[in-house]
Amino acid sequence: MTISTDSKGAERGHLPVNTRNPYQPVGDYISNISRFKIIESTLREGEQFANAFFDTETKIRIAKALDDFGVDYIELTSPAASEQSRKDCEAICKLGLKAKILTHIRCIMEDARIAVETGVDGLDVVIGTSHFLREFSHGKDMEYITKSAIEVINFIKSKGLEVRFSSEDSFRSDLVDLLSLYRTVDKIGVNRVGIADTVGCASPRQVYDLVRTLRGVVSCDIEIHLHDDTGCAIANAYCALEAGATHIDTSVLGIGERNGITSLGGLMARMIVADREHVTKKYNLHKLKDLEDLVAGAVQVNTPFNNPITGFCAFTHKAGIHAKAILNNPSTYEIIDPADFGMTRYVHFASRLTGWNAVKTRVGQLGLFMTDDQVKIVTQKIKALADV
Ligand SMILES: CC(=O)SCCNC(=O)CCNC(=O)[C@H](O)C(C)(C)COP(=O)(O)OP(=O)(O)OC[C@H]1O[C@@H](n2cnc3c(N)ncnc32)[C@H](O)[C@@H]1OP(=O)(O)O
Ligand SMILES: O=C(O)CCC(=O)C(=O)O
Ligand SMILES: [Mg+2]
Repeated sequence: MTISTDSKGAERGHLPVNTRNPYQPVGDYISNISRFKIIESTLREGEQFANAFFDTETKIRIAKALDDFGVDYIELTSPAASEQSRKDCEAICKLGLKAKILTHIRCIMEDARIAVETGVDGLDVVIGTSHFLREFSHGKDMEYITKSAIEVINFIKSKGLEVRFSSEDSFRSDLVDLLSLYRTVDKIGVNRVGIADTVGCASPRQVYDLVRTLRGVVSCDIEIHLHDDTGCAIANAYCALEAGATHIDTSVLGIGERNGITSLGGLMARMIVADREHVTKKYNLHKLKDLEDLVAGAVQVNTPFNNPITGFCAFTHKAGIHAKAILNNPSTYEIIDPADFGMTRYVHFASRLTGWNAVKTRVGQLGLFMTDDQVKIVTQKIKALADV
């Protein structure tokens, strides 16, 4: 059983919510972090999720919902993947969304030629650079990769489109090879370079180091794509921003290959703590839950119980010690205000872990009058019942 504490009730007589965010960074650190842009890849990386089989109508609904949420870019599956993928790409380009539309292609002219005709604003070009991918995927050496990157990028630029060039499996690639390739594509005027932790092997410190090093080598923007195999995708995204990355790849609920990538909601949770003003102004945070429900329904999964923000217990407080302090001032045990996302908090009172402060609040909410001594007796009764 729970006590619902709407934001008014919870904050009565206590600190207003907007005095939070003690972790707000300062100086260069914040200006860099605040400039981040989202490349939302639910309709590309997300379509690679094992249970994603989007039809055209679903893709359009998701694209519109992402646009309403306020993402900067929407990345779509390669039009070279299938005829329907190509048609869907064209259909989404025609929606006239505020977000820029990108599609994601291999670093070959064949894909680029198809993609530039779809109406997209830009292309995300990728090729694997680790020895795994060079040996077991495309089989090309660095010389060939550099040559085809130059050819494909120049072609896309000649069509007046935005172009990003990314290495796949960047963290298991040779650093000298990688930096030399990025320096080359930066010189020929790529809009962004991308780093990808394709297998989710990177730690936050490794992400920081690679992005920081790259920041000193290229002058264009830096995008990062982070898989979550070791549970670091959100932390790694934040570290990338600290190190100078400008664009973060996300998907709704993190869906993607294997267990996916940095989730849009998780990134919002992380970023609102870093820079609440920017995040609340730029993104339509109240739409997060609907957006997640839409995608969860489309791929037939439940939102995880511990999902940041929208997990069913993300703002539920149970133990008596927590409940008392939360009722006095929510900031005591919450770093994020649920109201920023249109969510509400709940305080449990019907368990053996409850305390008389939680019970007293519930009594008040029910419009009952009880003395403190009576509330304490009731509290002991609840505990005894819970112990049965
Ligand atoms: C890490 C990522 O998520 S990258 C993005 C992954 N996205 C996709 O794979 C999109 C969906 N893919 C598809 O529909 C298909 O794989 C296609 C249409 C792209 C290619 O299909 P096929 O020609 O049948 O090849 P297949 O999928 O078996 O193998 C991949 C091919 O791409 C080549 N390739 C792989 N990566 C790259 C790259 N980044 N740049 C250039 N070529 C590449 C491989 O060498 C291989 O070609 P080959 O068989 O001639 O040697
Ligand atoms: O294009 C990119 O940057 C990333 C491609 C990808 O999905 C990956 O490497 O996991
Ligand atoms: Mg990926």
